[in-house]
Amino acid sequence: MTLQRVTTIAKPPRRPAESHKGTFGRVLIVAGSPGMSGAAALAGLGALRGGAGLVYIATPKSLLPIVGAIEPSYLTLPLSDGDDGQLATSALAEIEAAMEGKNACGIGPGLGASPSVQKVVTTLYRTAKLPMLFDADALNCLSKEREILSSPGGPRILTPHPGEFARLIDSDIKTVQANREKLAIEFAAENKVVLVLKGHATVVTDGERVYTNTTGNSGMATGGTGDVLTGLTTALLAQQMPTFEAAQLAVFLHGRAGDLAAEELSEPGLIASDLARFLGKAWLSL
Ligand SMILES: NC(=O)C1=CN([C@@H]2O[C@H](COP(=O)(O)OP(=O)(O)OC[C@H]3O[C@@H](n4cnc5c(N)ncnc54)[C@H](O)[C@@H]3O)[C@@H](O)[C@H]2O)[C@@H](O)CC1
Ligand SMILES: Nc1ncnc2c1ncn2[C@@H]1O[C@H](COP(=O)(O)OP(=O)(O)O)[C@@H](O)[C@H]1O
Ligand SMILES: [Mg+2]
Repeated sequence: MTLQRVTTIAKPPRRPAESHKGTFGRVLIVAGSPGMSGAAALAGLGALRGGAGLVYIATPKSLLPIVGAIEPSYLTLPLSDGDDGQLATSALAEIEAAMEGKNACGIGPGLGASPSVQKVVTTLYRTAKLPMLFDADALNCLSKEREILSSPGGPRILTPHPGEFARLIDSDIKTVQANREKLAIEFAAENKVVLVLKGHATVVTDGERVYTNTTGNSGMATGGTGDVLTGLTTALLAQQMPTFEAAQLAVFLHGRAGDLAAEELSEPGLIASDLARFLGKAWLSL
């Protein structure tokens, strides 16, 4: 099969004048654990600024007041948690119920990787029909059960940074960075997923097409920027964009937001929540 190099950015979802919040998709974010409530909030902010009609953050119930207090524009759903504050196994059925009526789900930022989180994440990967994005701790869970990677239950986007990708393919960061495009394409083709290998010049591929991102800067090397990308990409999925196109547009917009933010705030002065705020200007720049 010949590899197609994509250089044009996918068309954003249409915004018809006669529309309402139901038009632009319902996003479910599953994220957070004690000490990482910010990851859930940043993903929620990314989804809101990605144009989603409604954003729901499902998070361990002890975190609900914290996550809810960060931003009033998203909704929160409590999930059963264990003594460690991470998801309990019973959260699986709660997430499955929450998926009803949603258009896409992003899972992973700040979730932790306890055995019960592992069970929840791997079951959803295999069985959920909804388009899903797996990031951060959800990827670490998948790394422990590599045999299921090639059996996704529905459309899937995986968004590892080089450290997470090295765990996924049982390699090391040096090898990953020396062979970014090749390893990303092989992984996507083998598992029939879209792989977003993050970092400078993020690679987006479905195994047949590959896009190398041109936006972004080292100001984005700060905690939480990937969580914003999780929300943004899931919002585009929820607006009916196909997986490759959603990932490509999200990566481009996310980097553009970083560039516009750095113009005003400097690279060192940029923090993850700025990315969400500058997504508005990034949309305007398309
Ligand atoms: N505010 C919050 O609550 C935040 C929570 N976070 C969560 O913290 C948990 C741990 O995630 P981390 O990603 O920090 O930890 P990891 O241990 O998975 O990865 C960090 C390491 O990966 C390597 N790496 C990452 N990007 C690289 C690149 N571009 N090139 C080369 N090496 C690279 C580096 O060795 C780096 O130290 C996750 O659940 C994550 O979602 C983070 O997202 C930060 C913000
Ligand atoms: N030097 C850089 N140039 C461009 N983009 C970068 C750079 N460093 C990080 N990024 C981007 O910032 C995001 C970091 O994501 P991630 O590593 O998951 O962070 P976190 O888990 O802290 O949210 C990715 O989208 C990545 O591509
Ligand atoms: Mg991350």
